[in-house]
Amino acid sequence: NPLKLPAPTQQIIITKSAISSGVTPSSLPPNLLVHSLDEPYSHVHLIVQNKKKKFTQRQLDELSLELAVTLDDTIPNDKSVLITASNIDPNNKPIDPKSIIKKARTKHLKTHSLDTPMNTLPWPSSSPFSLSACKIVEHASIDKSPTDDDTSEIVSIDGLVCSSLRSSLLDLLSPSDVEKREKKIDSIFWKKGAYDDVAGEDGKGYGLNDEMMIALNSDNVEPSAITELGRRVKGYLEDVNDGCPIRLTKLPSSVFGPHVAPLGGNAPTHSDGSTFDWHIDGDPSLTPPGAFRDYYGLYNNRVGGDKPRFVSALVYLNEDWKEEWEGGTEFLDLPSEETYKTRVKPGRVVLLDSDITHRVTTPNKLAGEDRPRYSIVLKLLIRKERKTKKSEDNVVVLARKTPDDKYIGSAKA
Ligand SMILES: O=C(O)CCC(=O)C(=O)O
Ligand SMILES: [Fe+2]
Repeated sequence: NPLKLPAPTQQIIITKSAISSGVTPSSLPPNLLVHSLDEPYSHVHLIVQNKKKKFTQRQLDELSLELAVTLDDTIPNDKSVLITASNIDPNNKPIDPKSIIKKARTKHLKTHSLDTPMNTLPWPSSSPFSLSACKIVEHASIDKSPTDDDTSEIVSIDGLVCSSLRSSLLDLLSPSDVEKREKKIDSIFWKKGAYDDVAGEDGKGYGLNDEMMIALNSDNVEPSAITELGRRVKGYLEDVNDGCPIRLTKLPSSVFGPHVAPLGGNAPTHSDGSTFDWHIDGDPSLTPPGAFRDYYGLYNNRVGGDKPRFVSALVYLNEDWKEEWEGGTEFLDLPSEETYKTRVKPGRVVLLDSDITHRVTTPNKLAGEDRPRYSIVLKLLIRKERKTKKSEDNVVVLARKTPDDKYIGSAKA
């Protein structure tokens, strides 16, 4: 039997609660005392008092749930509330809501794997990787905010994924004959119509079948090539962020639900025609209600600090690719409708803000009707592990600025 949220006259008395700024005291039931904390999220902590007994953790959780339901109508839609409860201290010691909240937040992060770092065990490969072999091919800014300087970014990098890592990554999408897979999709691993660029809608292109997706996304046995890809992206980012440690977290299922996995594969062919839709990979200002939003709230992708940047790492995986075959990834500057396209090269990595509107393009006729252009996508949440005083320095940068940088559409201004 769930506990009912008590009226003030009942034997359980809610003596105190804490809630962040952002939810106005008047929107809460009158039997709660509101304590405003300067925290970036909304949190209510109940301190309950029962004259006869202490509540078990389970009962406290149920009480929190009850309150969550009660508060649902009173909290503005864009706010999420984390609710916790504890017994009043029997010795009447003052309770410090800040420390209770801190503990609850840490537990919440862990329970939902919101900030779990990617594995960084070195790859048992013969070819060691060195950042000095990396070359930034192109760095583009796109989609500038009309109110501030915030723009999304796209960086193409060569040399980060060497040829042995490239082929190991392709093995995860098509562990078949190395020569055959370059020319034609192996329908043992790929299913026509399984490509869903818009979550929940089947596309017409090839997508990995369910077993392949499960193996690719397994955390228990993370494929070592994925670990190595993460390790190299981390090394690259730490380098361009002046040595600041960067935390990489694979997009947890608690952000968009289990149907949006952190890893996916693509294999567009010329015969697919123009079947690929514009989409975004993720945006923290558009997360659905759930554990992620409860913790971070809704926010702009590049606010930095503790709030991770949603970034996708895309790698082109063919062993052979001629530039004139095209098949790059296309990006859309929404305000101007100008587009930008990356160029495909074996092992090229494209880091992109996940909130940019983009789509797969198919290779042209020169590639042949059925030659697939493979890519793997790793969706990440990235943040700095160390804070600096200037808040703009708390945003992870994807590349240093150079005079060669490209500015697309609204980003030109
Ligand atoms: O392979 C590409 O060009 C882009 C893939 C993509 O956007 C995705 O898988 O989300
Ligand atoms: Fe995408």
